[in-house]
Amino acid sequence: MSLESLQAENTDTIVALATPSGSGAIAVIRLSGPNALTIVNSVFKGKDLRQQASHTIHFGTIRDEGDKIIDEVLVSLFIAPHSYTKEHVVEISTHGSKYIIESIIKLFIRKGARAAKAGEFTLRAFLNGSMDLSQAEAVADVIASNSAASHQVAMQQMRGGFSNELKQLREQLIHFASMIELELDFSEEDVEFANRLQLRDLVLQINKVLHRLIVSFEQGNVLKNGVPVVIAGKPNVGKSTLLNALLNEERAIVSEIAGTTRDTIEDEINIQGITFRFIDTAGIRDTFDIIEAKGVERTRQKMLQARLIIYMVDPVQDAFDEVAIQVADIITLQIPFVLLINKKDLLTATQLEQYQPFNPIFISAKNEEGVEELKEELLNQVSLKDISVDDVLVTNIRHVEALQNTQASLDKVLNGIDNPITSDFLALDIRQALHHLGTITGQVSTDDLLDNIFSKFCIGK
Ligand SMILES: Nc1nc2c(c(=O)[nH]1)N(C=O)[C@@H](CNc1ccc(C(=O)N[C@@H](CCC(=O)O)C(=O)O)cc1)CN2
Ligand SMILES: Nc1nc2c(ncn2[C@@H]2O[C@H](COP(=O)(O)OP(=O)(O)OP(=O)(O)O)[C@@H](O)[C@H]2O)c(=O)[nH]1
Repeated sequence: MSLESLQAENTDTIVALATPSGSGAIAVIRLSGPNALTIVNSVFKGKDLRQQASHTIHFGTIRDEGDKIIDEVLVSLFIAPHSYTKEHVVEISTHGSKYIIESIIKLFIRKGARAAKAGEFTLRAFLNGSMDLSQAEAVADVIASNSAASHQVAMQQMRGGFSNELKQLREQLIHFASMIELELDFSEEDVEFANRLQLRDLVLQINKVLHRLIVSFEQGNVLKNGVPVVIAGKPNVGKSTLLNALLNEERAIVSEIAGTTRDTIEDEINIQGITFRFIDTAGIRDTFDIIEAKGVERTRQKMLQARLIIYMVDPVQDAFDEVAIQVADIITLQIPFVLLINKKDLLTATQLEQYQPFNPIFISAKNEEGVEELKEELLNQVSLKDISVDDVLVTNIRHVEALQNTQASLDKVLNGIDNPITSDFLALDIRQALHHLGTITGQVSTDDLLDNIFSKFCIGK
């Protein structure tokens, strides 16, 4: 698909179901394109839709070629350019029967519409300038959001996020690139239109913004995708009981996937709007010595991939020295961990006291004691507390990579200023930075990139 063919396809009128497939109370079928109004009008009995104002709703019937009523419907009109896609958009609310939906969509296709591809409405919104690429990507994130945190970051990006800031900086950089390119035309005369000190300041300023955004990904990613937490510990220390205690309180079981090859259970819970994905590893037998053995390699891998490890100990089963060895082993993994001493109900205060140096949390999973403290600690560990709701966070790996590439090009620019290189090379490096920066907002894009992004959307979006 070339950009030209993208634009050409843009002249088609597309149709898709906008609501989930299956039956429901009401279904919404959406059309976008130059013929949306005439196509719907040709099968609609009611007011002449072509004479109606934008953003109005009309009651009537949809009839097939034999004048048979398929359904009583409501039709909403969005007259170009006042719509999501900036084209004519018509939405038909029908009774949510699969038969009705299918009949009406087929009717529209016979009347000249074509079935929309995944993400095609939003692709058009992007191509027609309603939103930039990072905002379009965020539309998919908004749809997928399943917690207050993932919703917040997606919504913020959809509404502009860092787009404007990046666009402004890019404009300023473009200015310098043109000035330097102008110098090339006067190369004989040794003039400098672009003040190197000002350029240097700008590059430093941009790098500062890039750095802030790149660093924000760690937290942005956590907010968007949840925090993977591995619960590890020997058999019978109380891992399942803990998981239940965490889940019961929240009643927020999102998924329960039993691992295929192993006994790995995953469950999500929501703590203060943040999703934590617990991965219960039923793997560590005997002691941690075995962690080097092949059999527990997978558990080790899981632990190494975790953002956080909850390491659980049963102090009745294991003596203090044994616990100390396990803690030492965990430390070597160099992953943040929380040490849980479970079954505190079975120990005296004096017995518990000796574990203090490890800075553990004492709990009784069975009696649901200490669970709140654990949640508090989990939130602390991902250090999300100091993020304000207005902070702009990067949540998309594609964006991070583009930001890093931009930074690398700008470092070359800085180098070129400090160790003067000829204007043509300097201009080249700036253009390279502009290119990478432009891929984020889509000011620079290729068909493959767009295809890659929008094909992951749902049909009808
Ligand atoms: N029924 C329905 N609900 C929806 C959408 C939709 O397309 N249809 N949306 C998307 O899928 C989202 C809303 N996005 C939209 C964005 C702009 C316009 C629109 O009509 N814009 C006009 C008028 C603006 C105004 O009156 O202020 C414009 O931009 O000119 C509509 C929906 C979520 N809900
Ligand atoms: N007294 C006491 N018993 C507990 C506590 N937590 C768990 N248990 C008991 O410890 C036993 C093991 O608990 P599980 O939750 O099945 O332990 P597990 O670590 O998931 O065990 P595996 O699934 O074999 O890895 C059960 O009999 C629990 O009732 C606690 O806080 N106090």
